[in-house]
Amino acid sequence: MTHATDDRKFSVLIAGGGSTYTPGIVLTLLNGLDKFPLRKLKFYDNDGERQKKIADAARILVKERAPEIEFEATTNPAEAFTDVDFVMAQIRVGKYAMRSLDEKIPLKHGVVGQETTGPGGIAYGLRSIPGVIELVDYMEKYSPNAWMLNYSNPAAIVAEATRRLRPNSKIINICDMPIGIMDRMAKIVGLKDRNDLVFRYYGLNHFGWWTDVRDKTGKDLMPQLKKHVAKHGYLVDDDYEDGIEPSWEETFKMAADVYALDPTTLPNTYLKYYTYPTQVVKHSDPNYTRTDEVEAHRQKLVFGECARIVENGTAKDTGFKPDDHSTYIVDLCTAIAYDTKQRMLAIIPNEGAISNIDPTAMVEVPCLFGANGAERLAMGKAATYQTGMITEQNSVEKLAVDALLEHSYTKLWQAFSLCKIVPDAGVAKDILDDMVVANKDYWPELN
Ligand SMILES: NC(=O)c1ccc[n+]([C@@H]2O[C@H](COP(=O)([O-])OP(=O)(O)OC[C@H]3O[C@@H](n4cnc5c(N)ncnc54)[C@H](O)[C@@H]3O)[C@@H](O)[C@H]2O)c1
Ligand SMILES: O=P(O)(O)OC[C@H]1O[C@H](O[C@H]2[C@H](O)[C@@H](O)[C@@H](O)O[C@@H]2CO)[C@H](O)[C@@H](O)[C@@H]1O
Ligand SMILES: [Mn+2]
Repeated sequence: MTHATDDRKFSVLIAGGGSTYTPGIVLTLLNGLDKFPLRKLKFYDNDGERQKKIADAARILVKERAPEIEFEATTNPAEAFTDVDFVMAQIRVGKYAMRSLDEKIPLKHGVVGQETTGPGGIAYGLRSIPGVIELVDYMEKYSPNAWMLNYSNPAAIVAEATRRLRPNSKIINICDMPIGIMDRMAKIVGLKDRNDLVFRYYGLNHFGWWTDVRDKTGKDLMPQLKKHVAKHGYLVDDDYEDGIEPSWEETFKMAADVYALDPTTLPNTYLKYYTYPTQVVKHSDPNYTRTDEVEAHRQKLVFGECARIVENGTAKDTGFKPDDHSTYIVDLCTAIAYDTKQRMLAIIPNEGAISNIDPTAMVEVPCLFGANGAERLAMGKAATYQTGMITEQNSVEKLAVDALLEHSYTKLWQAFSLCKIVPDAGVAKDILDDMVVANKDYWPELN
């Protein structure tokens, strides 16, 4: 990455300042000031108490490492969104309490319970869309020239909603999953990181395939990667040295089974939910799901470390580190700020990028990032298997957005029942009826 080429300094807002991912982003921003200089860093959240715990630690970090940067944490949209160049959005509408129900309700009916997949993902989508649209509107009101990079999940459904509801807004929906996997690919072939790879990838969010991976000399890395993935999935030696949570270990390992289904490509890990739902359900505990793990591990670690920093009054010895999630979003902002045309993935209207797929689908493909945002690259034709998978899932995502906009029970039932992981319309209805009750404070009344 090049160094900053002029004397501009940027103002960044993290929306969802109370997110467990916020400290990693702050660390990455502070480590990268030579490439992406800051004049202001602000946090915004609608839960001031949760955000304060992260913000009090971040304030110490900023004061120690870059006291010239103005730092502010607020729950006031006007204060937050005024004088901002980039918004990094990562909100979770309904927080972990609702994520837990997204996972547990389907499992109670014998169906995969997952944050962004199937009924759980759709339920989360209907909560998330109004929250993200509100952020976009605040940005356009108070800082109309700003860009928003949005991580808030379920990114596929949120992206379909922003395409329809705010087609001209400067929001780019993104995901760290293929990014994390490409860092793993780099390790497998002995390269430094994902930026050493030149790749072709296409699909929907959490639902895509690599068709080509090379190094910068043009050497084809697919044979070596396929050999590794067939045996170990995307697990790498570091996982055992650094320690990996059991559920992620399982997910990275299962890429071997997903790969076996189409050995011409390399798969995104979350395809496991669609291709092996029976096995996933068998390995799930309906009383202790991923949310319980996150609350016991990531949330506890992050909030514990923030409390320690605040108690000691210093962050000089902090264990917070940049990671793939934080480096990716900062790289994207840098590419837009300096018009670098760096090639990175985004979730973007298809418009021919995958030539035989609905032009209005929100697809995930490599783009060139520059001052005008993301310019998609053509990935050619999806193969027959991928065309079938994408076409069905694209309809599920579109029906979910239709249901929210039209307040339609039937469209939501169609979305649930069309979803590959739900066995039939009866089970879909049982899950939906439980979800309607659980989401009564978030969803509109459905007719
Ligand atoms: N796209 C990706 O690849 C990717 C990767 C990681 C995380 N995520 C997403 O990032 C988000 C944050 O994840 P987390 O686990 O850190 O969650 P978290 O619950 O720790 O943080 C989310 C924060 O959002 C706040 N919030 C909720 N609704 C809001 C609203 N309407 N306005 C302002 N703030 C609001 C909450 O108070 C909370 O502090 C989630 O949506 C998660 O799914 C996406
Ligand atoms: O279950 P969680 O909350 O730990 O994670 C759900 C998110 O999983 C993906 O992000 C991973 C990423 O793939 C991995 O490389 C590493 O960075 O950890 C991330 C999560 O901790 C996914 O892309 C997100 O959309 C999910 O929210
Ligand atoms: Mn993701």
